[in-house]
Amino acid sequence: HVSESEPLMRFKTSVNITKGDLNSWRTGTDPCNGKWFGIYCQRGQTVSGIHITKLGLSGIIHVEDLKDLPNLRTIRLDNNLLSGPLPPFFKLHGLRSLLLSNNSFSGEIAADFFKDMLQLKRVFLDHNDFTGKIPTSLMQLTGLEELHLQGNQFSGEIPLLTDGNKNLKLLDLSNNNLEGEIPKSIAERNIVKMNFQGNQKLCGQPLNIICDDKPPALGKNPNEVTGKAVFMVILFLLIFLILVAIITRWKKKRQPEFRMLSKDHLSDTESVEVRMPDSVKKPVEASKKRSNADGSSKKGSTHHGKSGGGGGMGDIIMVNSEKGSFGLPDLMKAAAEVLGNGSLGSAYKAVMANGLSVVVKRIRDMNKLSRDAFDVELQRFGKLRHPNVLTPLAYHYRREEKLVVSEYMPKSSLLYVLHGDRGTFHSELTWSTRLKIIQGVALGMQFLHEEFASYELPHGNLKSSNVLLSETYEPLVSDYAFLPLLQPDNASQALFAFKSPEFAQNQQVSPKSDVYCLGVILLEIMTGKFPSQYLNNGKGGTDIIEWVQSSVAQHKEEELIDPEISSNTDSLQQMVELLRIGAVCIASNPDDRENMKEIVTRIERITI
Ligand SMILES: Nc1ncnc2c1ncn2[C@@H]1O[C@H](COP(=O)(O)OP(=O)(O)OP(=O)(O)O)[C@@H](O)[C@H]1O
Repeated sequence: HVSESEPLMRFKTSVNITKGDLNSWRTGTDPCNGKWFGIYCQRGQTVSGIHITKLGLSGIIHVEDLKDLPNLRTIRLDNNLLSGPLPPFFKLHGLRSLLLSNNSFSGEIAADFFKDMLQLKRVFLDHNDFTGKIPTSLMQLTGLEELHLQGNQFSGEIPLLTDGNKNLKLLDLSNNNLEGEIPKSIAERNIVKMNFQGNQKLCGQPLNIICDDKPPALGKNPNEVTGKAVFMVILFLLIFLILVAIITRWKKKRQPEFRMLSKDHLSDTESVEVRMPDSVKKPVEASKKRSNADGSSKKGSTHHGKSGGGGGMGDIIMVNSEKGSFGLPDLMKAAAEVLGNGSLGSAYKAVMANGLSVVVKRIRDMNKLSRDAFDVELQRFGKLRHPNVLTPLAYHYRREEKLVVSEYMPKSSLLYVLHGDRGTFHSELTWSTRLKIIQGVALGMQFLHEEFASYELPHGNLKSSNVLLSETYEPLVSDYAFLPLLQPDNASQALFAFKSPEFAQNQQVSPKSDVYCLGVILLEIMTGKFPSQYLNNGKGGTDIIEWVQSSVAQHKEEELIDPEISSNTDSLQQMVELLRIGAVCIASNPDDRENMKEIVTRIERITI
């Protein structure tokens, strides 16, 4: 694939760089040899991504050149100095992600600009100077998942979102000059995060601003019009109430006690079938009978069930029955709640009647393995037993998405406890609790490194949202060893280990990348700061790496300690030692990091 170096070299010569360089791009060498800065490759063979951020990039992007990279999926040129109209990226029909945040692009974007970019999933045009209307073709993309247009000067009304789009999870249109009513096609859609703030003339339900009624038709008596309107409203209300009453009675007849776990919550097209808990067999017998009577009595899957013969119903395969095996009726009766939407998919909590609360994690695009191979991996996860590792309970396999079910942890994640609601939990994070969490995470990681010693990344996605806390603040590491399950492109987008310096510099990851992630968590806990490294746009949070490296180099470790624990003067020495261990973990060169075992031994030695 040396031939792919040519379009990239042409790209290089057409742009200017003021902070850094692209000297690692050399004519005649393979862009996938791991040495080309900012070049990502699919299976190490063909260029799939260009990530050039924060290099003071300006000049002209000749999109024609990039057309010669047939597998290019991601263009990431955010935080640069690019300006002028949006280059004709519409020529790249295979693009999945276009990230151009924080540049100075300007002017209007043609309404049909995106009409041929049918693969687009993530569009970041935020914090530029775009004007004119939001292109209608953008809202017509059925695969669009994330759209950031905030901080521009887009005006006019928001175009309708196509009904065909079932994937939009994040929509940020804040701080523009948009006006009129937010279309119902958007307001009523189940979009996990929406932001419309900072648009003076925008109204509608998501903003809690009622749109002014249109004035009554000319020539008509306003009283007459109002009277008619009131009559119509009452009529509609009556019809609506009657319909609701009929539907409720009908539903009660069919499913006397089911509170359906909304299909949407688990899968777009299928329900999920699972088994009854052994531990609650007796009380559950009754519910089994009830479900038989309802005609919804499909048998639970066996441990090794494959397609399950469920007539379109997928199986839940139990991989760990320590908490009992649960059944479809249990999940159906459970109250469901969205917990969040991470880089791999979304998570829901379901509290079952027997008291067991589970988290159903819906993971998109985990398509690397066949059903059998996936089963082998998950069965293996299900056998893991360590006090600091969360063992999944069950999974569900469909081609398009996978569900992984785990026990719900009452205190939620370390991320939430550290940065979420400071009032409630943060004050409980005393020095001794923090040390216990760090040591627990370290032991969990050591266990995973032993269990998955042959894996390129034994964990791969260690970050504070994947450290869950028990009632007593015992940490449990979750979402581990996913790399073999993911397509390389998805892995490098979704897993935190791919944010390590070695991946940015030469597209390589190793078990030492997990050590880097452990360092970030350790430093996050000790400083109490949210690491900007967790964010994709680098905006917000604290650049914990830079801060720690410079403070440690100047022997000013104490200034790093979260003021909420630094008053604990008896332990300052131990805290400083921990920070130094963290600094070793985040060394830019993986060879300068100790391995997991050595790091854990050092962390274990710290006592209060
Ligand atoms: N077993 C669990 N118990 C309690 N809360 C959980 C559990 N699993 C996940 N959560 C919560 O749900 C949120 C969303 O989880 P999810 O794993 O989908 O996203 P993430 O960790 O932010 O990103 P990623 O997809 O990269 O793992 C987490 O921040 C966490 O607070």
